[in-house]
Amino acid sequence: MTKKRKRDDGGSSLLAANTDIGQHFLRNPEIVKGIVDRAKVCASDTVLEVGPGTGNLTVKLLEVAKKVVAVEMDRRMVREVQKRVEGDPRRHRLEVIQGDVLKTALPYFDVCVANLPYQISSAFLFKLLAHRPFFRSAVVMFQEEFAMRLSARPGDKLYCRLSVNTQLLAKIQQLIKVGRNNFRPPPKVDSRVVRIELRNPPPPINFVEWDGLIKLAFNRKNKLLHSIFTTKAVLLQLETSWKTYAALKQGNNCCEAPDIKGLVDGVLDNDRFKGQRPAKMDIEDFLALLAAFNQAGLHFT
Ligand SMILES: C[S@@+](CC[C@H](N)C(=O)[O-])C[C@H]1O[C@@H](n2cnc3c(N)ncnc32)[C@H](O)[C@@H]1O
Repeated sequence: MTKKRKRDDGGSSLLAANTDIGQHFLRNPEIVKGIVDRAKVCASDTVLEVGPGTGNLTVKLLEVAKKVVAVEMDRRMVREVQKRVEGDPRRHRLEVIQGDVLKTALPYFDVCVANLPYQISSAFLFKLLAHRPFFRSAVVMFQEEFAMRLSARPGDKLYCRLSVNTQLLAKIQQLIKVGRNNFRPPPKVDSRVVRIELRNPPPPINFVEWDGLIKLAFNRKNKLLHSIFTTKAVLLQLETSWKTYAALKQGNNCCEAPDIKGLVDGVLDNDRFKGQRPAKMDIEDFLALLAAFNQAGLHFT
């Protein structure tokens, strides 16, 4: 095997992959090129790369970006990626931060590119979705099922809390399916690369309260919910509130976004609904709730 082939295969063969922290290195240069092409990096862009590993994506990103800031947890990989760009005239455009990306304040970036360690998929995704100022887009590789959940629509088997919350905050586009044999060592499942673009402006809600409602709605085993969550009443309240909010916003009157938790608590406390035969909140009811949000101007597509 030639020296170059070793590099394409994930860097120095002396470095053992630590799969406990998601080390599965891309060994197919075509996939590396496909990811970098789809990231649509401009010559003036700063790219945030999460988990550069042995630098397979990093060296290609340096060919197209003004700057690459890479965050890598494993000190061995930090040394490896730095060694890999030694002698490269573009090495001054690479900054490697050693640390856990979940505990690191994200630097300024225009585009994020990551073959993400799967253990941190959800935590990093929501860190990204909460990141301001706006970045242009993120092109990220996830486990296949996780990626499909991100863009699942009502009625799909994979539609879940993750789908609703992600689509509330971002637009998701499925890009490339990547079979497990494109990695060294191969993971147990296939992967997919997706594009993530933040919605701008972000929806005017308190995300923690919203997520509380979505969590209740998807937790179908929650007896308490089934017995007290009178769907139609909540629906009506929320719809009215969103319509009022949308109308005030259109008229440029400053208005606070509706307090979702307050609304739900208000409905549950309301004497009018006490003792009423409980309505079951099943997935159909929940979809009706989402449809009401759509009608009231909060869109999920
Ligand atoms: C799937 S590998 C990708 C390596 C390389 N980008 C590639 O495509 O060949 C994930 C990388 O993320 C690193 N990593 C794991 N957890 C991390 C964390 N919490 N913060 C930063 N890097 C992490 C691993 O050490 C590993 O290098």
